This record gives sequence, C-alpha cells and structure tokens, in this order.
Amino acid sequence: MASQEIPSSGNSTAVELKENTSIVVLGASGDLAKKKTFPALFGLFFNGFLPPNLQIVGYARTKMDEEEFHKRVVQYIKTPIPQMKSKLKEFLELCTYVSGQYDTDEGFQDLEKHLAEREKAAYPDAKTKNRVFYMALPPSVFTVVAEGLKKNNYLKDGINRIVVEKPFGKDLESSREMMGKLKKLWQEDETFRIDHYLGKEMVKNLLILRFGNPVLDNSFNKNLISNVQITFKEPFGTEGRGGYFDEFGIIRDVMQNHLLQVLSILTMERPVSFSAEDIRDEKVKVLRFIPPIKMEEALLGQYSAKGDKPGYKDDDTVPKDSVSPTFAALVLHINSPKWEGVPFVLKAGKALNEQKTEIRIQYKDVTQGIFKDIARNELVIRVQPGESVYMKMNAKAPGLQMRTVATEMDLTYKRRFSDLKIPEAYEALILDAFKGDHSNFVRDDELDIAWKIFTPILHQIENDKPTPKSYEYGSRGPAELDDFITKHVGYTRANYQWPTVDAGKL
Ligand SMILES: NC(=O)C1=CN([C@@H]2O[C@H](COP(=O)(O)OP(=O)(O)OC[C@H]3O[C@@H](n4cnc5c(N)ncnc54)[C@H](OP(=O)(O)O)[C@@H]3O)[C@@H](O)[C@H]2O)C=CC1
Ligand SMILES: O=C1O[C@H](COP(=O)(O)O)[C@@H](O)[C@H](O)[C@H]1O
Repeated sequence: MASQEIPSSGNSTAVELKENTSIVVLGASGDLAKKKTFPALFGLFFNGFLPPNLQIVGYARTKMDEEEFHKRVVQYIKTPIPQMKSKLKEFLELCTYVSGQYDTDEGFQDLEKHLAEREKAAYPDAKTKNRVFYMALPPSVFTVVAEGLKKNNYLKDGINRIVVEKPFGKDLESSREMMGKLKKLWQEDETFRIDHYLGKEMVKNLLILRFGNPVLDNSFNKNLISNVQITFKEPFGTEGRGGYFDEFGIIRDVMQNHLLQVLSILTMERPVSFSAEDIRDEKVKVLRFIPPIKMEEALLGQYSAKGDKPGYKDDDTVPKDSVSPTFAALVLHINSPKWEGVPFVLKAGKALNEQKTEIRIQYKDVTQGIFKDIARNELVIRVQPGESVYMKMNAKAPGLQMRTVATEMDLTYKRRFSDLKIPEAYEALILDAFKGDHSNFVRDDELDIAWKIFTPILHQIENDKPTPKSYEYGSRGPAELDDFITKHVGYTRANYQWPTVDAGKL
C-alpha cells in the first residue's frame, strides 16, 4: 500500500457542520480578521469546503457600512486566477456586518436579530441551525464576549462552537481564571483554542514523518540525538502591535504556545490512535516531564534601530524604559527516560535577518573508529518558508579520490510535489472546527502544563527586570547567542550551508 488515508478525527462524537451554519467573526475590524480569518474563509469557500448557505457575519465596535466592511474583507485576499474573481463576488454576498459593543447585551441582541434574518433568508425551512463564533479579539475581552454570546446568541436547538485565539492568559493563574470562566459557559467540546502553528503543513507532517518512518522514529532518543533547536525568526519588528507586544513579550507571543506545541509533537510517544484525545494525551504526557525553565538557561534580547529601521522602543506605544524581550533563547529539558540529558533550545526573535521557522535535530558525533572526525548528521524540518525536510549526511565525494563530503538527502516540497498548494494554517483549522475535530486545537490540561513550564521565568523577568541584550534590527540576534548555544548545547555547528537554503524562492 503506497498511501493511507488518515481519518480527520478518530473522535466518534465529532459532528461535522454540513449545512445551515453561520460563522460570526468577532473583532472583524482587526488585524487578524483581515489578514488571516477572511482570506482563510475565502480559500475554503473557493475550494468548496464550506457548508452550502454559510452566512459570514462580522461584528466589532467600529461603525462601518457594508461597502467599507467588504473593502476590509478583500484587502488581503489574493485572486491570481480569473475564476477567483467571480467567486469573490459570491463570497462577499455572504459577508455582512453588525457593529456593537462587547460589554452590553444591546449589541449582541442586534447581532441576534441580524443573524436570525440572514438565517431565515438563507435556509427558511431548516429545523436546526448551527453557529460558530470566532473570537479575533484581544484576550482582555474574551470572557465578556463569551458571556454576551452565551446569553444572547447561543442556539438551543443547534450546534454552537466558539473559537478562541491565543494568548490564553498571561500566566498559570490568569489562564486558569480565564479558562475557568469560559468553561462555565462553554463546554470543552464546543471550545476550540487555536494555536495556528498546529495548522501548518509541516507541523501536521511531524506525526507522519515520525511514526510513519521507523528509521526516523527509532533514532529519536537520547542515545542518538545530541540536541534539538527549534527556531522562529521574523525579519520585521512589532510595527503597529507595540502596545500588545510590550505587555506579552516574545516568550508569551510565540514560545509558550507555537514552539512548545512543536516540541511536544516532536517528542511525544506514538499515540494509540489518531483521535484528538489520544494525540493530546501523549502531548500532555511528554510536557509533564519538562521542569520550569531556569533563568540561567535563558538569553533575552531586544532590538535597536539600524539605518532607517526603528528600534523596538522607538514605537510610540512602547514605554521608553521597556525591558520586554523581543528575542529569547531558552533551554528546556525533558526528564523522561527517552530524552533525559538532551537539551532542547527554543529560539525566537523579531526584527532578525530572515524569516524562518525550523526544527534542527542534531545527532551525536561519530565518536570512534575510522570516521571520528566527520560532520555529524542533522535532520532539519523547515516549517516555513519553503517547506522541506533534509538530512545532512556524509558521502564519498565523487571522483577517484577517497574523501568525505557533507551532503544531504533533500525533500523540498516545491520540487517533489508539483502543482503544490499548501493550505494556509487558518484554512486547515477553520475547517477542523467545522468538522468538530479537536486534534489540532489546544486542550485545557495541555495549556495548564504549558503555563507551568513558563510561568516561573516569566514572573522572574517581570520582578527582576533584567536588561535584555541589545541586537540591531536585521541582525542574527544578540552577539551573545553563539556562546550561549555552545555553552548549553556543547557544540558549535560546522560551517555547512544547505545549498537549497532559499527553497522559499523556488
Ligand atoms: N494579528 C495577528 O497576526 C495574530 C493575532 N492573533 C491573536 O488574535 C487576536 C486578535 O488579534 P488582532 O486582530 O491582531 O488584534 P487587534 O488589536 O487588531 O484587535 C481586533 C479588534 O478588537 C477590537 N479591540 C482592539 N483592542 C481592544 C480593546 N482594548 N478592547 C476591546 N476591543 C478591542 C478592535 O475592534 P473594534 O474597536 O472595532 O471593536 C480590533 O479591530 C489576539 O488574541 C491575537 O493574539 C493570533 C495570531 C496572529
Ligand atoms: O501568533 C503569532 O504568530 C505570528 C507568526 O505567525 P506566522 O504564521 O507568520 O509564522 C507572529 O508574527 C505574531 O507576533 C504572533 O502573535
């Protein structure tokens, strides 16, 4: 058998919303809605993945008419082929907008009236209807909006789902408080906590790469692996989001969630089945082996201006004495029999020299015998851009001489899979929410354990206010990074560059 279809959810109680459904995007005037949510909904609509007669209703405080709303909806939607343009017109006919407050019943009652009218017009004979509420909102209003929706817009005779964006709290205590309030209103099976990295193609691929390839899976342990580095780099700063960012910092923004999720899938044991609960049980199990991160195993940085590029503190919404880190490298340990002694380094930064998210698994050196001086193996999983998997390995340099050369086995997606269209993470996740598949969403206990790992160091940073190391906009990060890696990983990488490193441009 060459390929095997994997069930989208092993959860027998998952119910797919196949018809008579509305999606309400709360915070429809915002950044996430225009950049990710509406383009993802259009992508699904264009490819025929949305239920027929779907109604899309935007809700936010900003007053705007439908024309203005449609302008925002289309702002980031790309229509490279002619059929997309006509489909976009159809899509916009489904998109309507209601303006209202988040903390009074009045707005939600207006929304209810509007939804009821749209639903009646779209599916007049429907006995049951369904609603998905998508919170593209800052966390400060999650709870009050969840309350307003439950009170005013919750269907008694249909399926209701609520999709919540990260960050889920600021530390263990606030997360528990927020989740506790949400749980009183919305059942766990109605709640979809998005971490959009779980929707990325290469993150979803991890399960198959590992458990579908015994040769890889059997090498994933402390006997063969020296260290693992998970890196997130962005070539732009916090432009326009300085206020939010200063309160949260890089650790809460991408490390406690996106990078930790990647780490847990990379290191978990094989799940019993593909069901959402079996997968998440294994993730929780491995996370429980990770002790809180120590300050001595952290390097914090903050970017400064370079040329015409502003420094972090040049943003008017950032306090001039801010010590909020825009870069961090953190060492995590998994004290399980399989992984003890292997350092896992999470690195993340804004305003760096390139865009890249990758997982780099370094195998141990050949310590003895005839090849003790050659380069070690490295397995690299490039999450973005230019999805690829390559194994750095040694071979004989072709020719009459007998010489080793560092080379690679290379699976670059754009080369291997022609006609490639990798779905956007948000497309995959919104579709999962319609299907009722929780596998790629964050479970409550998973969140709790993630905060236990990060809360002590976050509190220490807040209390002690250590000055982050400065690095220039567009650089590789603080100058101290290389020494930090060498100290904690015990190895400096050989000067070897993957020749197809700009696969993103293929
Ligand atoms: N932007 C991104 O790329 C990503 C964002 N996220 C998450 O998605 C959520 C939304 O993010 P984003 O769209 O960037 O946020 P925005 O700051 O753009 O906020 C979304 C909308 O919420 C309303 N709003 C903003 N601030 C407040 C406030 N203090 N009180 C009440 N309402 C407010 C505004 O609408 P109005 O005033 O019209 O009501 C705004 O248009 C966040 O939880 C974020 O962490 C996750 C991944 C990526
Ligand atoms: O959640 C977030 O993610 C984005 C990065 O997402 P990506 O899909 O472009 O890798 C990050 O820019 C943002 O700060 C953070 O809130």
